[in-house]
Amino acid sequence: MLALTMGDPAGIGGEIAIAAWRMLRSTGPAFLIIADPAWLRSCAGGADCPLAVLSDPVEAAAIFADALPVWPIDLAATAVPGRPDSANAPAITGSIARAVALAQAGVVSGIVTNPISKAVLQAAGFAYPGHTEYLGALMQTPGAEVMMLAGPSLRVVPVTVHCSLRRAVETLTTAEIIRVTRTTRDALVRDFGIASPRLAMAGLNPHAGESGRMGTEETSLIEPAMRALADEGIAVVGPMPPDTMFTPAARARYDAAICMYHDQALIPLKTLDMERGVNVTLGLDLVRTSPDHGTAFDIAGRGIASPVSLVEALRLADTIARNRSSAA
Ligand SMILES: NC(=O)c1ccc[n+]([C@@H]2O[C@H](COP(=O)([O-])OP(=O)(O)OC[C@H]3O[C@@H](n4cnc5c(N)ncnc54)[C@H](O)[C@@H]3O)[C@@H](O)[C@H]2O)c1
Ligand SMILES: N[C@H](C(=O)O)[C@H](O)COP(=O)(O)O
Repeated sequence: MLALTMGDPAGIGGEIAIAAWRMLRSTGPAFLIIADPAWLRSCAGGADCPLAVLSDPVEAAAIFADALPVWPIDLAATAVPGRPDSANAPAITGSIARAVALAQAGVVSGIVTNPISKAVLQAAGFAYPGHTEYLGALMQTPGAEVMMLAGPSLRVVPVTVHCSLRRAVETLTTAEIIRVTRTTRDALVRDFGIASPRLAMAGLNPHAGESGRMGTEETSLIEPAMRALADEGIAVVGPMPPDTMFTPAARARYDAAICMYHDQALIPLKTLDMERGVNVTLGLDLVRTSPDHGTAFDIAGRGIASPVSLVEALRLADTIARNRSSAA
């Protein structure tokens, strides 16, 4: 059993949850959603979707084949598709906190998060850049979290995440490159079942610095990290020129690319296959995945949102939970 969070109720989270339940009800993996039942009924496809409002989340497994199990949480304001309201911020973050509590209690084997709007939550006082950092704090291991995006033909892991490009360059350190790479290697073994992961390291600058003529971070930050990793027995290829490391031939030679900043990692991943990409949080004592897309306020309520990334996120969370449990 997995727990799915509500996400921003003005986005597509409700309609894709309903569509995902229809696709998975007979095969699994089973999930419950922590959301307002009245809101779910109002979402596209919700009027004819059977809901089972739970009085105890442990009831969800027995119900899943016949109805979408809902662990109720109340919205403060009626949700309007495409028009987010920060009055609903406590329910949005409350849904995430309750999913984590269910995982910590062993009621669910992992959590899957529907998309949130960082701007809407932060306007209401939310102190975190995104789920990834919030989950690190909820698990009481802030700074241990690492964000991976995994697709059918590429896995990417940015070292700097939710910050401006200027700040990414200013805050990139050898220590962070080492931490993120180590965590990625461990997750590829434990969570993805890859016995000997092959890792590629991106440069930061054009041509990976062109021997110092187009930037020096490769020699001052990235290569020292690679040497330290090699001393630990973690071999990494690079620093690779970022413009050619995502070609089909290059991708065939590694299991994950360590990237220096958010868009260096996420542009190739989402361009190659946004519909099947999954966001995975590594480094925590918690299984968490998410669809790779956002709230899609522009199409919310129209019944045209694809549930495929959410279905892939549910399947990957289930796989990781099983891999962790068999390794334990
Ligand atoms: N995991 C998360 O919580 C998460 C991830 C990414 C973005 N966001 C948030 O989402 C908000 C909107 O971000 P954005 O506009 O950059 O990205 P987005 O992914 O919401 O939308 C980008 C484009 O893709 C389309 N799209 C997205 N998901 C789709 C789906 N399932 N089916 C069909 N079309 C889909 C949208 O309609 C839009 O045209 C931002 O506030 C951002 O913070 C949240
Ligand atoms: N950085 C992610 C993306 O652009 O797809 C996204 O914002 C999700 O981040 P969290 O999972 O930390 O909310």
